[in-house]
This record gives sequence, C-alpha cells and structure tokens, in this order.
Amino acid sequence: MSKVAILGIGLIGGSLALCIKERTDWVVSGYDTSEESLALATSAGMIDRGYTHLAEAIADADILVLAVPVNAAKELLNQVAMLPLKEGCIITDVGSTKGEIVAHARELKGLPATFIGGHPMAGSHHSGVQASHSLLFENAYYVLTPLPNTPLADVERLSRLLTIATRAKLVMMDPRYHDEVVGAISHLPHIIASGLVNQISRYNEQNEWYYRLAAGGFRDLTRIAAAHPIMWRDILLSNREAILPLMDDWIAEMSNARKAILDADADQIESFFTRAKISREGLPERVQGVLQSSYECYVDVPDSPGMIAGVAQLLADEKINLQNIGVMENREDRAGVLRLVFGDSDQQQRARDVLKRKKFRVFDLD
Ligand SMILES: NC(=O)c1ccc[n+]([C@@H]2O[C@H](COP(=O)([O-])OP(=O)(O)OC[C@H]3O[C@@H](n4cnc5c(N)ncnc54)[C@H](O)[C@@H]3O)[C@@H](O)[C@H]2O)c1
Ligand SMILES: O=C(O)C(=O)C[C@]1(C(=O)O)C=C[C@@H](O)C=C1
Repeated sequence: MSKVAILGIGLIGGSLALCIKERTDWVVSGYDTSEESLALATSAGMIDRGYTHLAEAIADADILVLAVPVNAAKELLNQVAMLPLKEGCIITDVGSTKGEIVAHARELKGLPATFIGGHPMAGSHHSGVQASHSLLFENAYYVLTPLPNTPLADVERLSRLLTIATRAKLVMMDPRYHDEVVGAISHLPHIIASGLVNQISRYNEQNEWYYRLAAGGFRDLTRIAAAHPIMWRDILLSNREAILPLMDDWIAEMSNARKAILDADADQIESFFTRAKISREGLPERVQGVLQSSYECYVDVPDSPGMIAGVAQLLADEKINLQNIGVMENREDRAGVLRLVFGDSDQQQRARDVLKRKKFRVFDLD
C-alpha cells in the first residue's frame, strides 16, 4: 500500500489529505505541531493517523508533502534531510513561492529524495484544518516546478497522484517564472487589499460610519485581507525580488489615475475604467465543482475557538462518520455555518438528531 505523509494539516494540507483519502487508496499520515488540528483531522477521517513526531510520520512514506508557511517549509526540509527516508521517496511542497524552496532543496546536502516544487492555485482567506475541503482544487491550476535534471518517472508519479486526487489541471513551470506571475496575480493583490483596509480602518477609528457603510465594493475587494498574517509575511519576504518592481508599477498606475483626476481628464478616466472592464470580463472562469453528495447538512455555530472540533467530537462520540467538514466560504451572510457531509442517509439523520438534541440549529440548503 502506498503512503503519503502530509506535513502541516492546515487549509491546504487538510484539503489535500481529504482529496487523497476520498479518491485514492493511499494511506495518509499527518504531521503537525498542533495536536488539535491532528485530532480534528483524525476524527473527521481526513488522515489515517496523526503524529507530532516527524520521524514517525514520514517513516515508509513514498511521498512527503510540505504544507506549512514557506519559511517553516525550509526548516522542515532541513529536519527531513536528517531522517531516514524510504528509497525512491519524492518530496513536494505547496508553498506560494517556488524560487526559494527549490534553490534550498537543491543546495541541501544529503537529501536522499527527489524534490519537486508544487503550488496549487486555489485557497482561501480562511486557514486551518477546519476550513479544508475536498473540492478546493477542482479545475484549478496546480503548478509543478521540476528542474531540468529531475527524473521524469518521479514527475509522472507525483503528477498521477495529484491529478487523480485533486482534479486540478497540472502545469509545469520554471520556479522563477512562477514567482513573477504569481507575484502579480496573488501577492500584489494581497498587499493592495491589506493596504486599503489599513487605510480605511484609520479613518474608521475617527468615525465609525466608514465600516458601517462599507458595502459590496469594499467587501469584495478586501476579502483576502483577512488571510493569515504569518503565511503572508513569509510569502512577501520570500518573493521580494519579484514583488518590489510590481509595487513600483502599481504606484505608477495609481499616479496616472491620480493625474487624470487632478486634470479632470474625462477621456483618461473613462479609458482607465474601460480598459479594466474589458480585461476583467476576459478573465477565464474557473468552474469549481459542487460536492456530489445528498447526505449533507448545515449547522450554525458560534464563532468561538474549538467549536468546530467540538462538533466533530460530538459526532465521533456517537460513532457517526464525517466524510467532510468545512466552514462555508465567501458567504459573508452565513459566517459561522458548518457544512457536514456524510456517507449515507442514516449517518446524516443520526447527526441531525444528535446536533438538534444539543440545541444546534441544523438546516439544509435550498
Ligand atoms: N491559504 C491559501 O490560500 C494557500 C493557497 C495555496 C498555497 N498555500 C500555501 O500553503 C502552505 C500552507 O498554507 P495554509 O493556508 O494551509 O496554512 P494553515 O495555517 O491553514 O496551515 C498550516 C499548518 O501547518 C502547521 N505548521 C506550521 N508550522 C509547522 C511546523 N514547523 N511543523 C509542523 N506543522 C507546522 C500549522 O499548525 C497548521 O496546521 C503555505 O506555504 C502557503 O503559502 C496557501
Ligand atoms: O482565494 C483566496 O483567498 C486566495 O487568496 C488564494 C490564493 C490567491 O491569491 O489566489 C492565495 C495564495 C495562494 O498561494 C494561491 C491562491
């Protein structure tokens, strides 16, 4: 039986674990410094076994996936390099930058494994295992950055697992090229969104009407400002070379827009919006699948720490198997809603009864 060890069971590691468990017969072991995340992932059946001890998690694994913030990934790789690995082992990662980790792996002495950088182009402003779900990567691009001397058979073995499990579209790219493109379409937007929120929050400290009146425009543009600060700190530090010129370009773009407004240049202002509208409408759509399960229910939960783990534990105590648990995303109006998926109608009904007995509001979506 083949085994994959996922190191870091958060949003991305947890989602990958779910994908692999749901669509392949690989054994999945999980490693994390957070015992709570491991307990949740184990009770939800996302991993076969959880470990806080690295050597145990990776023993006999055919593939290791580093799914921690990009700076922690380098340190984790150093630790892995000092441990015994199965012959033929492949190591990959899911980090948002590729140049640094690929160079680090290449220069690392004594790594008896093939390293292939990876980056699924899907995610969320939520983090942690409780936000993971098995359709996160469906139809998204998944970038792999093998170096020219990487054995083709290893690239194929990793690609096969990822394609079947994630249903993403795999593409091969040079790591530096990846960092330039992703710097523009992901890293720069996160800087802009957070800068905008910081600016408006300063105004709001003087006058609370700023937040109260904030409607779709501000909310749509700034959703990603709620993302994890440590993850984003690491990404910006890791991709400085690509990000600094992109920020210069952004400042120039804003200066041009400012000048058009200062000059009351109606043509320039209209052209600014027309070019953007045409480009935005030309952006290819990504059709993310909906989970093909009729055995699901939704639960309102208070937004308090440990609540999600509490619901999973409640069901585990009643021997009810959860196939998937996730926080509803991109639905500001339904914050605090958990989506629970079961394997059959009996488990679904028993879960509804247990949760209702505990005074949770349980409902179906129409
Ligand atoms: N969030 C996204 O939208 C997204 C999308 C694609 C790729 N990524 C990349 O995926 C990686 C993981 O991001 P995430 O969103 O899953 O983060 P996350 O915070 O949801 O999960 C990270 C997990 O790693 C664990 N962890 C942290 N340091 C560790 C260490 N040294 N040893 C063991 N466990 C450790 C944490 O406890 C946590 O469970 C990052 O490198 C990020 O750049 C994120
Ligand atoms: O959808 C989101 O919330 C994301 O931020 C996902 C997103 C992105 O910028 O598109 C964030 C980081 C990744 O490395 C890949 C995807």
